[in-house]
Amino acid sequence: MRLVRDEVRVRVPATSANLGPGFDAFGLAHTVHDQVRVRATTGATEVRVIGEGAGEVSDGDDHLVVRALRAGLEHVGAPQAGFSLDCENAIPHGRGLGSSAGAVVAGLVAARGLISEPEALDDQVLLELATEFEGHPDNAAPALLGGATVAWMQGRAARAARIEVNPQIALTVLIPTERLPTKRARAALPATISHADAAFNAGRAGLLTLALSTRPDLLMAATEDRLHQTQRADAMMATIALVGRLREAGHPAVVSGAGPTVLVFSELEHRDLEAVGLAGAGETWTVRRPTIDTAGAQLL
Ligand SMILES: Nc1ncnc2c1ncn2[C@@H]1O[C@H](COP(=O)(O)OP(=O)(O)OP(=O)(O)O)[C@@H](O)[C@H]1O
Ligand SMILES: N[C@@H](CCO)C(=O)O
Repeated sequence: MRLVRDEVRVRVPATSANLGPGFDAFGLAHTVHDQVRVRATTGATEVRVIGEGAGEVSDGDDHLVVRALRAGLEHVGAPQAGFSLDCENAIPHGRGLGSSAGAVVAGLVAARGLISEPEALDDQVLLELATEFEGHPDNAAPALLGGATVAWMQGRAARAARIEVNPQIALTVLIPTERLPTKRARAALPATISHADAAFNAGRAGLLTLALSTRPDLLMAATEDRLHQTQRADAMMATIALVGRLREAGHPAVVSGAGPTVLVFSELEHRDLEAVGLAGAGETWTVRRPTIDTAGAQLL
C-alpha cells in the first residue's frame, strides 16, 4: 500500500450515544463538526488546534487523531510519515458528545484518504478499528455513517445498521460547563442489574427503533431507561435533575452519551426553557438546536 496524497481534509460530526435505553448500542450524529487538515511531511509530527481542546490536547504523536491515523495506515501496511495537523474543533470534550470517537474517526478517514487503495479501509474496517480505540461502538458508528445507528458486537467485531430518522424529529442539546470523563462515568455503573430492569430496557430499546423512524409519538416511552442514567446521578446531579424536569414537562429528554450533556428530542423554545428553570442560565448551560447529520464523516 502506498500514500498517494500528501494532504486531506476531514469533517466529523458530534454524536450522542445511548439515547436513553440503548446503552452502548444506539447513537445519533448531529450537525456540530470538527474539521482537520492532515499533511504528510518529512519532519516531526505537529498539531495545531483551534477551538475545543486547544492548549489541552497533545501537539504531537500522542494526539488522538494522529494515533488513529497511524493505526489506520498500520492496518493496511502503508508507510508512516510525519504529520502536520490543523484542527478546528467545535465538539466539546468530555461532555457526552462523542469528541473522542470523532477524533478517532477523523484520523481513520484521513488514513483512507491518503492511501492508494481506499477500499482497504472501508466503513466496516473503520468501525472495527474505531471501536478498538473506544471500547464500544455507539459513538463511532454514527460519527462514521451519519444519522441514527444501532451498533453491536459480533464476537470481537463491531457492526452497525442505520435507522432512517423521521424528519419530524428535532433536537435540542443542553451542554453544561463541567466535564465528565467517560471513564469516570463508566466506573459509576453497577456490575449487575436485575432481570426486570434488563427486560424493561430491552422493550424500550426496541420501541426506540420504531419511535425514531415511523412513530415519533412514542418517543417519551421509548426513551425511558433503567440501566445507566440514574446510576450515574452522583457524577452529574444537575443533569439528572434537568432530565427529570424536562420529562415531567412532556419533553423526551435523555443523557447524551456518558453525560453530562442533555439531549432532547424536540426543539425547545425559550418558554420551554423558562418552564424548567433554564432561561437566563446561559452561563451554566449552552443551548444548541442542531439537526441530524445524515452524512457522517466526510473527506472534503
Ligand atoms: N478532537 C480531539 N483531539 C484530540 N483529543 C481529543 C479530541 N476529542 C477528544 N479527545 C480526547 O478525548 C477526551 C474526551 O473523551 P471522553 O470519552 O472522556 O469524552 P467524550 O468523547 O467527549 O464523551 P462521550 O464518549 O460520553 O460522548 C479528551 O479529554 C481528549 O483527551
Ligand atoms: N455508551 C457509552 C457512551 C459514552 O462513550 C457510555 O454511556 O459510557
